[in-house]
Amino acid sequence: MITYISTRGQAGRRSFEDVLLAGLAEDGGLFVPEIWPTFGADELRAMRGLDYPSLAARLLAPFTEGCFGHDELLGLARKAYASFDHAATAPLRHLAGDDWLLELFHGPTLAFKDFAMQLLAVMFDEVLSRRGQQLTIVGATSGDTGAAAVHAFAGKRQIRIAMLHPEGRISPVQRRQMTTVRADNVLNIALRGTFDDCQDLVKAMFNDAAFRQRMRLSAVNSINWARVVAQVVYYVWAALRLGAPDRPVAFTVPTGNFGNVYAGRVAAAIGLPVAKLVVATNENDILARFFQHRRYERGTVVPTTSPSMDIQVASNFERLLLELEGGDTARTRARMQAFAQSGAFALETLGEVAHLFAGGTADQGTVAETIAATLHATGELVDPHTAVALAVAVRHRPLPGVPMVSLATAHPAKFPDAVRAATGIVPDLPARYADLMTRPERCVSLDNDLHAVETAVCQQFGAA
Ligand SMILES: Cc1ncc(COP(=O)(O)O)c(C=O)c1O
Ligand SMILES: N[C@@H](CCOP(=O)(O)O)C(=O)O
Repeated sequence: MITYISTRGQAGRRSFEDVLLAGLAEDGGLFVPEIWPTFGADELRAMRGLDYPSLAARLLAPFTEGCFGHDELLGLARKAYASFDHAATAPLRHLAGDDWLLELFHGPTLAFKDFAMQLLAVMFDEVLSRRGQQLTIVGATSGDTGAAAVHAFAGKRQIRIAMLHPEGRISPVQRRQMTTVRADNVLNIALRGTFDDCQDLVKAMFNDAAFRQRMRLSAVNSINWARVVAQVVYYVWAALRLGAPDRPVAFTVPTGNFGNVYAGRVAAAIGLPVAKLVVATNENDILARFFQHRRYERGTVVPTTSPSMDIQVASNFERLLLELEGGDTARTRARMQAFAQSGAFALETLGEVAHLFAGGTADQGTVAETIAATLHATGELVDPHTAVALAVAVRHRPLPGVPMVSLATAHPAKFPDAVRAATGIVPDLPARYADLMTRPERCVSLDNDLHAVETAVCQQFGAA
């Protein structure tokens, strides 16, 4: 059975069930599996005909062993993906030549986050029912994680959820997808700060041992391993359709918190032939700079037309850092502690993953041009995050014949202002959101202050 350790090495060996419920490790690190399960070429070939939930169950089985049996997992995956409004769940569109688009926005809240969040919600339900427990999810969002989480957990008896977003820095559609949900187990907090401030506060709540215990905290950001592993599935899904394992496939991933592209790294680690993972950022380019120059250096957050990626400190980078440090948790811990003080470090080499990753940036002007050019050339109306990926992908095409899949992470209707400015078209929201902009909102506005946030969470929910 696969066991999990913390990137900082001080949380012991843990089961999937522990990791699912804990979210962040008690030593402040992130959980990772001690070993990678691997799928051979024959096993991957045999997965080609599976539908999306069956593929998810096959791939997740070794990671979740001891918590869910295969049939149980399949049942949960069927339930999770039943609410997606495209028969293919994650349709793959051909753009031109070797260029493809993987549409990940057909879930209930129109962004790729629904893939993991819908599955997490049914997993939490199952495990908490078995244990007869309640818990409190605290999360940080630059728009899409929060919408997906609030939708997935609203009204659940055993879960309360407090979601922090940076006030005025997410799109009105994203905000309203959270704040118009009427459920007593949901608390929306608009924080006077950036997404990085929200994420720091979430980690600070976890590091406050008394609060963590009293509220029984859990996480659904991609600091939770279950989020990452659920996102591995669509990489395999897309690659199998393009000839894997008999042909390598490259991916360009619009990146902020490094969860999505790190799931691509996991897909490669478990046996998928991945030719390249291109890390595409907007002007908040700490990750692109790292893969270009091996220097990780925090900058100031700049607001852009792709607000969900307005992030400087990417939490999942710590998982890759452990690999780059040769699996040495003490060095990883020291590196992260030093980074918290100095805001920068440099590595001599990227070792074995050097050939896998590349990084690139697209600024807002390029994003607008790409949205317009993509519409003109292919008829596809893409959102600004997807456009970041498409703009960067053209600079990193691998060898001819190797498909390049750009991940379409959100529906264009979530960002109507940027799409209209680029094309003159206002994309329609699906009918279920027809009255979204007139529904009443529920949200509290708070300073960037741990005590204020913890007090608001306690007042709303009481102890768990
Ligand atoms: C639409 C969209 N694209 C891309 C990203 C970046 O993904 P990640 O944070 O996993 O790097 C996000 C936020 O996470 C997002 O909401
Ligand atoms: N862009 C994200 C930021 C949080 O990312 P996560 O994958 O760690 O949950 C968002 O939309 O909230």
